[in-house]
Amino acid sequence: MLNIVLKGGDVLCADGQVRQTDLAISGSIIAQVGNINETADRIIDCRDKLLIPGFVNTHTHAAMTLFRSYADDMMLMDWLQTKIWPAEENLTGEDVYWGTQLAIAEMLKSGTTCFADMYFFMPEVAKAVAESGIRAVLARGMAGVAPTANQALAESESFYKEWNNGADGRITIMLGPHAPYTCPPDYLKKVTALAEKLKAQIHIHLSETAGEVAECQKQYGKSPIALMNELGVLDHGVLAAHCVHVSSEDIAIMKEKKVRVAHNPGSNMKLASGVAPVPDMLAAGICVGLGTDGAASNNNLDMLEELRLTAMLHKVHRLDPLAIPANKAVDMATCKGAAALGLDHVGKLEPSYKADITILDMKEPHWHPRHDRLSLLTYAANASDVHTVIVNGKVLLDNHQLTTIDQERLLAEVDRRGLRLVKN
Ligand SMILES: N[C@@H](CCSC[C@H]1O[C@@H](n2cnc3c(=O)[nH]cnc32)[C@H](O)[C@@H]1O)C(=O)O
Ligand SMILES: [Zn+2]
Repeated sequence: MLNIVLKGGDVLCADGQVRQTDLAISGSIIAQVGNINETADRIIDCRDKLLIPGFVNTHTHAAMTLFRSYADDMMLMDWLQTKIWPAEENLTGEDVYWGTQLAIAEMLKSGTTCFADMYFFMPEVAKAVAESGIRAVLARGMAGVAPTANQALAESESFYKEWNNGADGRITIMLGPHAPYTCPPDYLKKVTALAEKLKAQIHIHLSETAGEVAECQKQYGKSPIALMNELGVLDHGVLAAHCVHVSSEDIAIMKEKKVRVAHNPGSNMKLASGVAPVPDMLAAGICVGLGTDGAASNNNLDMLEELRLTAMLHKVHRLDPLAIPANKAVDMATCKGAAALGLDHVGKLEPSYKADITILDMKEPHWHPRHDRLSLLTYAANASDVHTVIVNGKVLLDNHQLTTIDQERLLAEVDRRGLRLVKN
């Protein structure tokens, strides 16, 4: 017998068209899309609702929710060096667990079913992912210039061995060298050797600011992308966050090495990093997904916002309203995001794909009239429209209520911990 049938919703199908039809879930998998008469353990009435593949947040630092609104309106380096890194010194494993649960609660409530995280105390992050039921690609952030450099390598290896393919296959582990400016070449060589040994992929911040690129040129005579290529980092399947300041030569290297990009328009705008040449990267055939970055530089984890910013920012930047149309932006927020994380059978509402599904209520005034549902999703929807969220075949948000997280307890914990962290 089928586990769940989603009845009569408007379904964003794998060919990019929206059709009114049914969708059946068996175990963790989408069993059927089409007219379904079979009975099931649970039937959910989806009339007046839009079913899309769950959003994939390709770059965040989940537990940084604890620093939301602590340090705003600063330059990246100043923000990291004077505010964020000192406050992160005070973090405990338990703080990271609760901060990650806060992030997961917020992501589920805004329709995200999978996220890529780079942080520390990662076994605590994995525990939060395992308990909550969400899907995630996790990396222990490593900074070669920090006193923790060697410990971070050892932790990455044990984390990979313990958690890769863990929690019913919902967790994938990558290696997370933080950035070229915190990881010198000899350290990156150690990281690539470990990637080779484990057959693990790499999640890294690249070419986020003009200052980073200029400093790299001065020190090594090449761009961060060219330097990573020379060091062999790009040979291991790379998820590169930001790529704001990339040249056409960089884009050619990225294309050749199949680098996947996490585009974070909200963070790039707030930290005034710049505008990534996303239309050029897409035209070159590079896989670009969307991300929120950490909540301290955004300041929320709402992928509907990143979707809208992506569709708007490149239009105004190029003075071209055709730059990134709504349907392309939706594809980046879902299917391309899953591909950017190297996930197989995630990101499409199609039989044999993972049942990771976001269901939005279309009853509010801003969903009427309905000329084009993907346009409504991109330009008019908001997180409070997210009604039900399913990950790996399990209902994690049921009629706006979290089923695996006690929200009241969670908010009490994070308020207490957040305030303690920034006390000197
Ligand atoms: N320093 C840590 C590992 C770094 S984890 C990832 C780091 O990325 C930092 N981070 C957050 N947002 C950004 C960003 O936009 N650019 C660069 N770094 C960021 C974040 O504060 C965190 O310190 C250790 O060795 O223990
Ligand atoms: Zn980041």
